[in-house]
Amino acid sequence: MQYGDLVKVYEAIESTASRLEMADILANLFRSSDCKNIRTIVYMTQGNIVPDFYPEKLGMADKLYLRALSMATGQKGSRIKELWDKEGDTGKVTELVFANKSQTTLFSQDLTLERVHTALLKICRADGDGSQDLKMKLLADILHDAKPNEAKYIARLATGRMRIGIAAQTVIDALAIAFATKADKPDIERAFNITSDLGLVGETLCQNGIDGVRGMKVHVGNPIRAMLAERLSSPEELLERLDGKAMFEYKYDGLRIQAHISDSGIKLYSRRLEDMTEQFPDVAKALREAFTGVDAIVEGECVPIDINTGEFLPFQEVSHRRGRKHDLSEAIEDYPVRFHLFDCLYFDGEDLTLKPLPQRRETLSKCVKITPSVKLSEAKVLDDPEKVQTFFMQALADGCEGLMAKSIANDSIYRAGARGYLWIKYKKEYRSEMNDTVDLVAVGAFYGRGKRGGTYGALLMATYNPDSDSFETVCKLGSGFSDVDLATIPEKLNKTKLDSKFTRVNSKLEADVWFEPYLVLEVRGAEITLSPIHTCERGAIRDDAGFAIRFPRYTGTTRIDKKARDATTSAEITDMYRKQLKQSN
Ligand SMILES: Nc1ncnc2c1ncn2[C@@H]1O[C@H](COP(=O)(O)OP(=O)(O)OP(=O)(O)O)[C@@H](O)[C@H]1O
Repeated sequence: MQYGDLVKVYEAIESTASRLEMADILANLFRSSDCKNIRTIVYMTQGNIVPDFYPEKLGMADKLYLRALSMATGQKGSRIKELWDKEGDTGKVTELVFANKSQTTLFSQDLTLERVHTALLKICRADGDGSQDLKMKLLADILHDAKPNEAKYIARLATGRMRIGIAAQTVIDALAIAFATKADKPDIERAFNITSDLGLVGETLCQNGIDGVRGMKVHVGNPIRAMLAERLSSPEELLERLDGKAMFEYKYDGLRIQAHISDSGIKLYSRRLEDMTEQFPDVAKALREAFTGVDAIVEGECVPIDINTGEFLPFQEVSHRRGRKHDLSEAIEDYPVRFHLFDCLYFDGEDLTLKPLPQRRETLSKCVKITPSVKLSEAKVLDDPEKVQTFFMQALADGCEGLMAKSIANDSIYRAGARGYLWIKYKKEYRSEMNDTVDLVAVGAFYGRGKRGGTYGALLMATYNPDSDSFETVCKLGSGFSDVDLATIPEKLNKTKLDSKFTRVNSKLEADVWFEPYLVLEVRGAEITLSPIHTCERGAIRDDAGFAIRFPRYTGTTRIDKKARDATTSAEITDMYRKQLKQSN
């Protein structure tokens, strides 16, 4: 097939705004194409050359592209740079340059679809020394033989900006029109949702018809498109929607990972189907140790942990792993993660996506042993709104965003790629952003681990409540300390060490060491949340909860000018909470 035939279809598609018409145009192309070309057409039409979850990504730097353009057309780099400075768009520059190019030379070769595809694949795979030159030559080679309109689309594809407005859904419509009927669309959709490879679905449909597509199976190594949740905002609504009884799980605030485990290795995919395996070798290793079967696809949330406090860290901490190849081991040590599994989609040869949740959960609990780094999501089957609310508060206290309520009915399948009411998120915000620092008193400490073995890993910090003349706990503080702080602060604290808790300290937590309230540290937090484990202004908003500061960091300032009773008061925390309270969502 000539690349030009595809380009003509793109031009037709871009000249219509009607989705139906787009699908018809594409369907005609599918019908008239050889089955072996369908995959490439599907990928390219969506601006790719492979399925999303493959490592090859288009997105050549504009400068490199422009050098290839100069090489292919013989036009001076300085002239091209001038056009680029004026237009700022590679597609437009390509059109202008090609308008001046002498007609295709005698030595030009056919520009087939396969040739364009192979060249782009090689460009994506080129790595290491000399790869920039190689990429440029490969691209110049196809541009050299391109007509102006073809060159424009090559430019867009190579630089990762295809954007002709064809969504996966339109391709599915077109495939149904070309090779099946409207009524078969759900089967085509399902095949895509369980394989994440629309090219493969198209090819199968062309070769083996709709029966071939119905026979497509969940496959270890092909990510399954994520099931998504709707949202509601009260335990009563959740229970009503889910037949009065449901499985409630902690909603962890981390990175969703789908793990594909087999003899040949473990692959980890993000919610957007990116391959995350290289960034989380520790997770792959932990899973391998915890896994009890032959092969499986499991899903869970990867959450960063503060090794000093044992509490979860902000989700952003995971991003320290991104893009790191060389100093990854340092990032793994500094930002360890824990994997909380919540679903099992495939286990030892059996596709579980069409089984109800209770069965999948049972398989999940059998297919892994619980270890310090691999755990199941906290889950309870509940039918009482009061109990749901208590579980919700407990989830917040443990640093989670709220709860996921999941249907346990017979039809509670894993609906790949769909958002619906089989899963419902409940994250009514009891959180408030913190704009100001607070001055907190150290009333206790917990022993450290790892790098902080032999000293304190975290301090138990409190506010002062003048009404009851007591110190009320508000967070565990383990971040923001320099090496010097780690040497000097314990020394200061140890001077006020007590045998047991100071009488005027109100704490539900049992510290390893207690101090007389004396040392006041300046602390910056991300937000204030309700918490059943801290005692700061307990009862102000809810009877069973006080306030906690989330993600506290020592600013480096010790308030030597303040005595313990000059610390931030509990009432001030209530004020800050009320002023900054986020809208419920
Ligand atoms: N126990 C759990 N079960 C299912 N998902 C969970 C669980 N804990 C955490 N999650 C995460 O919650 C996400 C859904 O909630 P949220 O709305 O916060 O995410 P989003 O990315 O903003 O929206 P969405 O995923 O619904 O488009 C899931 O994609 C998953 O990553």
